[in-house]
Amino acid sequence: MLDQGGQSMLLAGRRLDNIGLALEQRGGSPAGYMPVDIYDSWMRCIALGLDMRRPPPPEFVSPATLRQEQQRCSLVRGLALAEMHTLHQQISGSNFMVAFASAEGLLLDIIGDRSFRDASDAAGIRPGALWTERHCGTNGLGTAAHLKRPVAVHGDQHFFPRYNNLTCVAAPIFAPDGELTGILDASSDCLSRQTHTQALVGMAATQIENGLFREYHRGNILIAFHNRGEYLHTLSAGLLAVDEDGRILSANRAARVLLHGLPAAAGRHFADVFRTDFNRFVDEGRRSERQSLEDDVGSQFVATIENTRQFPMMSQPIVKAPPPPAPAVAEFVSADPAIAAIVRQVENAAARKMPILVRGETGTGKEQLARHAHAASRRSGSFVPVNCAALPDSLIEAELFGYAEGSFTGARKGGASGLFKEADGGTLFLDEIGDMPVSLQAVLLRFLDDWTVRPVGGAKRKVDVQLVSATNADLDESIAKGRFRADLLFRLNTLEVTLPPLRERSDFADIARHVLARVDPSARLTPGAIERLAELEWAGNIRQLRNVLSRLSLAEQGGLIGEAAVKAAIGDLTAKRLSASAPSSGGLKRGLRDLQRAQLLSAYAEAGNNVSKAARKLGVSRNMIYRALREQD
Ligand SMILES: Nc1ncnc2c1ncn2[C@@H]1O[C@H](COP(=O)(O)OP(=O)(O)OP(=O)(O)O)[C@@H](O)[C@H]1O
Repeated sequence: MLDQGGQSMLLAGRRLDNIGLALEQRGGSPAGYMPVDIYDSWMRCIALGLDMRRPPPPEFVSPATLRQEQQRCSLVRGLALAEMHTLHQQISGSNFMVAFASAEGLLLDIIGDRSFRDASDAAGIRPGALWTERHCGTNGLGTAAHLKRPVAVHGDQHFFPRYNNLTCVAAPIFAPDGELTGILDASSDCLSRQTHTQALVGMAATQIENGLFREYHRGNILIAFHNRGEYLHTLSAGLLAVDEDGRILSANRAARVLLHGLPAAAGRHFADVFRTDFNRFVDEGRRSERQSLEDDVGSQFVATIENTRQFPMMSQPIVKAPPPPAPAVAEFVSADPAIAAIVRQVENAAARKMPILVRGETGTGKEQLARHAHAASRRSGSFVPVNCAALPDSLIEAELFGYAEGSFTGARKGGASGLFKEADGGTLFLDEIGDMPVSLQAVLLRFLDDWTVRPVGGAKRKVDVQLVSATNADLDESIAKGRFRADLLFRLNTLEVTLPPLRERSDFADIARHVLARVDPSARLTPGAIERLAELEWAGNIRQLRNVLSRLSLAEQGGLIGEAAVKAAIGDLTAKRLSASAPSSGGLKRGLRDLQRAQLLSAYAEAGNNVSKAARKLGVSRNMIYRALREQD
C-alpha cells in the first residue's frame, strides 16, 4: 500500500512510472532507476508538499534584500566571481551559465552566454531568485545546499518538468570554520552536457575555499605543505594557519587529509603534530622559500610559509622588537579550545564588519567578548554599549537614533546625536537585544538596509558601525511568541556564537587566576582552592566568580587563598545561589523563575531601589534586575 506521497508521485505522469514500480516492488528502493541523492531529494520535495504538476511561481527577494545579501557575502562573492570567470572560459561553447548562491540558496550572481541568460531569465534563473528545494524542487543549487556536498542534476531528474532541459552541477563552499558559506553551480542545456564540468566546478569551489582560508588568516602564519614539492602551489597542498606561539588555528581539507590521524585541530600546538621545531621552522621560512617538515609519525613534507615577511624571527631576534602596545581591553581568557575558536571567529567577523550576535547565560562574558571584537577590529571610533533592557520603550528610539531640538516634549536643548552616531567609526553593543520593543525592531531593520540613521525630527545620515548584539534570553521562543522579529535575527547574526557557562569551561583555573589578579594583584589561589571553586555551579558565571574572589581576597587580606577559606565560603555561596539548573518541567521552571524574580525584586528594594547595588549584592548582572523590574510592570 502506497502512502499519500507515493500516490501523488504515481499520478505525476509517465516519468514517475519507474519509481512507482520500484516503490511497489522493492519496498521503496530506488536502485537502478535514479541516483539515491536524487531519489531522496524527490522524497523531500514530496514531504514538503510540492506537486510536480503544479510548480509554484519562481520566488524573488526584493532588490534591497538582494543588495544587502550581496554585501553580506562580499568576501566569498569576490573570490567566487574570479573563479566563475575562469570556469566560464574553461567550459567553452554556448548555452552555458555559472551561478553563485548564498548558503541559503539565494542566487547572487550569474555569468553566462547571452542567449542562455535570456532563456534562463524567463525561467526565473536570475539574481534574487530563491533556489532551495522548497522553492524549486530538486535542483543543483538547492540540493547541494541541502546535502552539503557536490551534486549533478540532469534533465528529468529535476523535480519540476519546467527545468528538464537543464543539466546542473553544483558544489558547496565551506568557510574555514566549517560553515556552509555558498554554492557554486554550472548549468547548461542538456544538449551541451560536458563530461569534465563536475571536476572543474569542484576545483573552483576548493579554490574559493582556499582563498577564504587565506583571507581569514591573513594576520596569522600561513603554511602550505605537500609531500611532493611540485604540488606545493596546487589545490592539493595542505594549508595550515597557526599563531605566533605555534597554536593551530585552522587546517584546510587537504591538510586534514595529509595529516590524517594526527591532532591538527584548532587549539592544538604545532608540536603536537610535527617533529620539526616550530621556532626554527618559522625562522628558516624567512631565509628560504621552501623547507622540509616532518610530522609526528615521520612523514616528510615540503613546506613554505606564505606570508613569512610579516613575522619577526622567533629564536634569534636581531633587533629587539618594540614592546607591543598595551591591549585596548583586559585580556580575554580563552584557554578552552571552544572559547579560542569563538574568539577567532569573532575577530574575523569584526575585521569584516559583519554583525555579530553573542548568546550566553548571564555573566559569561558577552560584553567582554564584544569589547574584544571592537579592539580586534582596530576601528578608531568608540565602543558604545547600550542596554536595551534598561532604556524605557518611549525613549529608546530617540536615544539610539537621535533627535532634533524640540522634536518631542522633554527633548534636550540642541537635540541629541544618538548612540548610533556616537558609535560611528566604532562598535555599537546592543545588550539584551531580546528586550528591544517590537516597534523599534522595525526601525533597526530599516537601518540595517542602508546603514542610515534618521533622527526624530532631524536629517538622515549614513554611519559606519560594527554591530554586536547580545542576549541571554531564548530568542527562538520570543520569535515564536511574536515578541522578536525573525527577519531581524537573521540580519543581526551574520556570525552567531554562544559562550558556554563557566561550569562547562575547561579553563576554569585560568579564569579564576585572571579574575583574581584583576581584583587583587597581590592575592594568590592554592590549587586546592581552585579545585573546590571549580566544583560549584556558578549560576552567575564569571561575574559571580569575581564577586566571590573579591570577598575571599578581602578576608585573606591580599595573601594566599587556600582550600579552607573557600570551604568556609561555600556554605554561604550555596545558600545565596540563584538556581541556574534548567528543570525539565515547564511548571517547575516557571515556579523557579517567579521565585528568582521575587528574590531579585526584594534585593532591589533592600538596596534602596539601586540596581547596581542589588546586582552587586546578589552577584548577578544589572540586566537581570532590569528584566525582573520590566516583568513586574
Ligand atoms: N574571557 C574572559 N576573560 C576575563 N574576564 C572575563 C571573561 N569573560 C568575562 N569576564 C569578566 O566577567 C564579568 C562578566 O562579564 P560580562 O559583563 O561581559 O558578562 P555578560 O555575559 O555580558 O553578562 P550579562 O548578560 O549579565 O550582561 C566581567 O567582569 C568581565 O570582565
